[in-house]
Amino acid sequence: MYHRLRGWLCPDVGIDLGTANTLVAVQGEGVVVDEPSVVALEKGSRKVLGKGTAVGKLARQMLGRTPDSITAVRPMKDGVITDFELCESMLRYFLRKAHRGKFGFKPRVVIAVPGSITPVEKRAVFSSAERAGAGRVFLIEESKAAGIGAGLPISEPLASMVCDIGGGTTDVAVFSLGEIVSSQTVRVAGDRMDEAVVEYLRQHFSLRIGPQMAEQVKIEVGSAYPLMNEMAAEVRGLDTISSIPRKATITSEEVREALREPLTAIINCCKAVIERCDPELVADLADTGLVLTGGGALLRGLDELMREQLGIPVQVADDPLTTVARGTAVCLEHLEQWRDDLESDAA
Ligand SMILES: Nc1ncnc2c1ncn2[C@@H]1O[C@H](COP(=O)(O)OP(=O)(O)OP(=O)(O)O)[C@@H](O)[C@H]1O
Repeated sequence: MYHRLRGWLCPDVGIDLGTANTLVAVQGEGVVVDEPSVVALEKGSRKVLGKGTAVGKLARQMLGRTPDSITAVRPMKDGVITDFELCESMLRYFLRKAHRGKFGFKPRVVIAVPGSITPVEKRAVFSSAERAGAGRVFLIEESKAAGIGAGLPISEPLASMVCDIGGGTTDVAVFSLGEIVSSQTVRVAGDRMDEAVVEYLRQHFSLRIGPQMAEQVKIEVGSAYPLMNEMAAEVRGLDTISSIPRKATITSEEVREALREPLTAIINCCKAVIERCDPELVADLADTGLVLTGGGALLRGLDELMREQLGIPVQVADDPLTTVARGTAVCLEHLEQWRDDLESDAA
């Protein structure tokens, strides 16, 4: 009765605090906020524009295109907070947008974080969330939230595996009986793929492009495996020799070549996680396979490349960009039973 009343007065909140995107799920309502992790500031003052509302979609449009008086920044890098104060402003805005806590109650919040974060980085997450208006804060590993969100049978006596490729980190884990039995996080994911495209164009086309353009090219024509119909995209940037703006055409084969290094790092991470499993669990994985989540899972042909390289079935989760947030939402439904297994700020 108490829990039901509490849920009505002040629903619990789940957050996928991502390098590229932040998603907020509310108990009983699902994902209600899905916005880029970007904040726009008045240069010099560190004041968030629009009385604290130039956050998310609005701020992202300003990234790389701001006049001198405005700057748009991402407060997270490689899955961790790099600008504590801005992360707090961003979380405050998203929490207010998502939450309808009544009578001044502060919601309990479950936040998904990469498996590799240090105790100091965890402390930064706890403090940012609390200062932004959260009540009790619990942390869940991103890979576990991804496994739950993808509907994997993680509590069964059977191995299941997830590879969550976000903007800053790739989290890989194998689960059995509700526990993570083998896992690894690498700070190689979507952002590193964008950097690889920037570097390829600089080296092979003498063209300097920004990370937004690189991401656009990756999404438009990027692939991990040969395509039935190869594609091409137009890129615009600055000629590094003549210093004048210029256009060029890059093919999907060339983008694939550019992405080879970060993709190899991600596949090696999966191999290392499988190698550390007991033979019985490896035998299970040959049947159950691997589920890809996170925005990186949308790269064309990544499932085919991984199937070929890992020798196990590989599947892309439904709506991979929201899997972790949906996992935190499931967690909220079981918070009373699971709270002792989650790391909390009162520990
Ligand atoms: N169609 C697509 N093809 C390839 N990559 C994509 C596609 N759509 C989105 N992405 C990439 O997915 C990444 C964002 O994914 P996601 O929102 O899961 O990350 P995040 O949760 O913010 O990051 P992290 O978990 O590392 O903190 C970005 O790098 C984006 O470029």
